[in-house]
Amino acid sequence: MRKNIVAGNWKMNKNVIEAQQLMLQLVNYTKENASNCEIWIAPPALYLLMAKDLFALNEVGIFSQDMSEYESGAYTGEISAEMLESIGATGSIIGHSERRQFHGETDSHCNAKIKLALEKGLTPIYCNGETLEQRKSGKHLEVVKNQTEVALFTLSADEIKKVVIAYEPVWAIGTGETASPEQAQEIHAHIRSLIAEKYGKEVADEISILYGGSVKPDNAKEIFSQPDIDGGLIGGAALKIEDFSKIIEAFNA
Ligand SMILES: O=C(CO)COP(=O)(O)O
Repeated sequence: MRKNIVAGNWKMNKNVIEAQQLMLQLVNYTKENASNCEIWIAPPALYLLMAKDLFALNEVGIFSQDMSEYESGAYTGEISAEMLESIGATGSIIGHSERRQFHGETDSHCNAKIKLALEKGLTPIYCNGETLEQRKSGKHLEVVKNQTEVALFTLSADEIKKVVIAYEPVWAIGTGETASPEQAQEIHAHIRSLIAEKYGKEVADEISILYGGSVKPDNAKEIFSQPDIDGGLIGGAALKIEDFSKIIEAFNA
């Protein structure tokens, strides 16, 4: 079901004490403040169990930053969908551009991961987005189309409805440079129309599409107010409760 979501991707930040501190700040924040969006966090995998404990009484979704495309067995360093299910995780980020850039992940890998996640009842946050060169050469719509088709279009209508998409232009991640609300809206509407063409408008309208890339307290409201933008996947600004909470509040009237 389409909903407004603010998700924090902590990436490879914070030692265990710092992670616990930020989680406790968010526990307190969510106890004291009602919000108009779902709040999700993706801490490093090492801290997922701690997150499950600390947020046991809060409605905060707990996500891994990646998961394996394999079911189980001799895959050193990997975390499976089944393991995530077994600790009660909500889902996993899949296909983040940093996984693509540094770990050779492709949309075919993403497709396999998304299917496994769905089989285990996990919510995949599927990330896509173009590089600066691709945007400069005017290929951004085509790149995102191709990514979306390869990663998602083998799914059934019922399956794709359970996927959350995060459009994250690579050139806007961690650079302080944000896509303008209009640039982001253009791609979000494009993704939704591709899904509508393939699965019908009703299905497309049920899917939450988040924007990621230098979302900050001072630009969140304008970005989230675009008709096809249903929230954000937040990197740097998710690491401080003051910033993350202000972004959550961008959904307040
Ligand atoms: O990659 C991101 C979230 O997954 C965005 O990171 P920044 O918000 O730090 O640009």
